Amino acid sequence: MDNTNNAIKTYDYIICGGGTAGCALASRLAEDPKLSILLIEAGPPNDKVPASAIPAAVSQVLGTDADWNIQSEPCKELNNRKLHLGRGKFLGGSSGCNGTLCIRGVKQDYDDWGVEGWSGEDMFQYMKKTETFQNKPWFDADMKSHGTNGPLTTAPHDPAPISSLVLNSFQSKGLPFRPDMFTTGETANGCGHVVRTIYKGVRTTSVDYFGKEKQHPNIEILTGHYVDRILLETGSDGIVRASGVKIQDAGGEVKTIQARIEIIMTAGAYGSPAILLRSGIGPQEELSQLGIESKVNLPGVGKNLMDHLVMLSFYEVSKPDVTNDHLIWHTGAREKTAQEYKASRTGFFSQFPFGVFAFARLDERLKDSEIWQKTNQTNGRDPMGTTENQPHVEFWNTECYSPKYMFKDFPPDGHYAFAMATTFYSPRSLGEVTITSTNPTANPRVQHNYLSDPLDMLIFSEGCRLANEIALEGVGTKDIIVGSWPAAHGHDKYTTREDWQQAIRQRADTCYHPGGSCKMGKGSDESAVVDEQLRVRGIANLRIADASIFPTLPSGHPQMAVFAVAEKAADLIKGK
Ligand SMILES: Cc1cc2nc3c(=O)[nH]c(=O)nc-3n(C[C@H](O)[C@H](O)[C@H](O)COP(=O)(O)OP(=O)(O)OC[C@H]3O[C@@H](n4cnc5c(N)ncnc54)[C@H](O)[C@@H]3O)c2cc1C
Repeated sequence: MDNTNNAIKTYDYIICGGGTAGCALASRLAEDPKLSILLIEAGPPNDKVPASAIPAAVSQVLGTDADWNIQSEPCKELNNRKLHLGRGKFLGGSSGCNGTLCIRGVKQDYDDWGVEGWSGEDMFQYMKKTETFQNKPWFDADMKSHGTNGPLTTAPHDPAPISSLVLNSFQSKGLPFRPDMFTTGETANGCGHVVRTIYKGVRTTSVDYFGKEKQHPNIEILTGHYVDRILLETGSDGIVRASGVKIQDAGGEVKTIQARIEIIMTAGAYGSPAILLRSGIGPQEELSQLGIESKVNLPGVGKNLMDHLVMLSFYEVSKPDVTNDHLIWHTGAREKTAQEYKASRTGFFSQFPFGVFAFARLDERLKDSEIWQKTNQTNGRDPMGTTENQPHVEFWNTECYSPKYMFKDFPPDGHYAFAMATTFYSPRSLGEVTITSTNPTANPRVQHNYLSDPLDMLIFSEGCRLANEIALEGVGTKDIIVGSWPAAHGHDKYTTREDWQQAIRQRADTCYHPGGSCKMGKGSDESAVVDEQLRVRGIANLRIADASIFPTLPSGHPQMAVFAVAEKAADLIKGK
């Protein structure tokens, strides 16, 4: 990607953040050849982060300079642990270092946003628009739900033997097999396969929107530049307008650039509110404490932050080679696997090592809970506020011991392990993004307040309990599980929610799904930062189009929803 752009000038549109949404939006706006677009990205071009193209090499991106390496504030309900909140810091953003999963949520999630033009049907159409799905002979895809003409190529994941066994366990524990349910968005209880943003062994990312040439004549891409703040002007009509941006490179050189038509923020759920706050757009009192002149008082900026937590519980299995540990952790395996990938883009590194997935509702299992019974239910919804069309939890298996870079107990030769993972949906605990400095290169302060609402802990611990039962009692896995891995974790002996609650406090981690920190809402919603057209309230010519605008988190993994936001933003800007 060309990064030589010394001739700073005025552009029609300036897009701040060259990540998942930013690249997609820039490319769609550039379809009008008369327009000029500047895309600004703090990190380097994606080809300077070669590991980002390799599906199973995320651990070589996270924790490096290509990651924002945000550390959360201490999480009270997680034994005051500080979590590492990884985010891609290069062209393509988090689409270049995520788990590649395309789990779109269910349509009801978006209907619940209650914002005109953003229904489940609308969002699923946009997700379809983003995709070119390449099927495989073994997969029973729901072709009417898939896109065939979009910039982002997706394909099904070839499951390892352990995944087929887990699929059997899911079904024997009451979760029916619906092969492509994570694309159709119509099932809250069942199991199936998950399509990935991987094609022929290479990760597909938002940079693919730029096509094979990776160039667009009317887009300039400025990497290695931080957006410091939005420049605002108040006209004689009293209207505050966004007119340009102040940017800074890593060496501290500052420039300003003007936008003729609009500025769009796509810096992500942590980055976009931080830029607004530095620009004097946010809660007035908070800004004055930081010595920032308040330009527009928007109390919702940085608030309403949500995320999904995940609990990975590993089990040792007795049967050799049903997991993929022999392809990566055992003696000499990594070298062989790396060679295979280099030679033919096949083998362990060509896939993301998560297997099969399930959604479940826990209504029956929660009936004995006092908190569940005592929480008010309104409009036919359960205490979490969900309908019967929305899952409470998601389960999946890893196909080997964790690919996550912070794990240490790699199985030695002759030992094999997989995890059952549990994620809970519709979190009620809200956090916030604030800033502690006006330095654009400084990370924001992120307080997630995970599990501060007791219902979240209830759902999460009950989900983990069910996942354990699926692993230990399900027909596919019950006869091959030796015990927990490492044995000292001892969760194969757990039976109660309380057992799981202490494990969650010790080991639960982020699923890397932050959203909601600049939420979209109706005019009557004072906490909304953008309206249904993604326009920042009280400021002309400024929109936001990334995960920060989610009013609530979809019950899925957010990348497809983020692509849909970018696609819809492009249509809104074009006046469609
Ligand atoms: C490790 C990991 C695993 C994940 N797994 C999955 C998964 O399997 N499936 C799924 O659906 N989702 C997954 N996600 C989440 C998903 O990738 C994100 O929700 C989505 O990519 C967010 O898109 P975005 O455009 O909002 O932000 P990003 O893609 O993060 O883009 C923001 C961009 O803005 C840039 N930026 C930020 N601040 C500034 C600034 N001041 N100046 C200039 N540039 C700036 C950043 O460098 C970045 O490029 C995962 C995320 C991570 C990190």
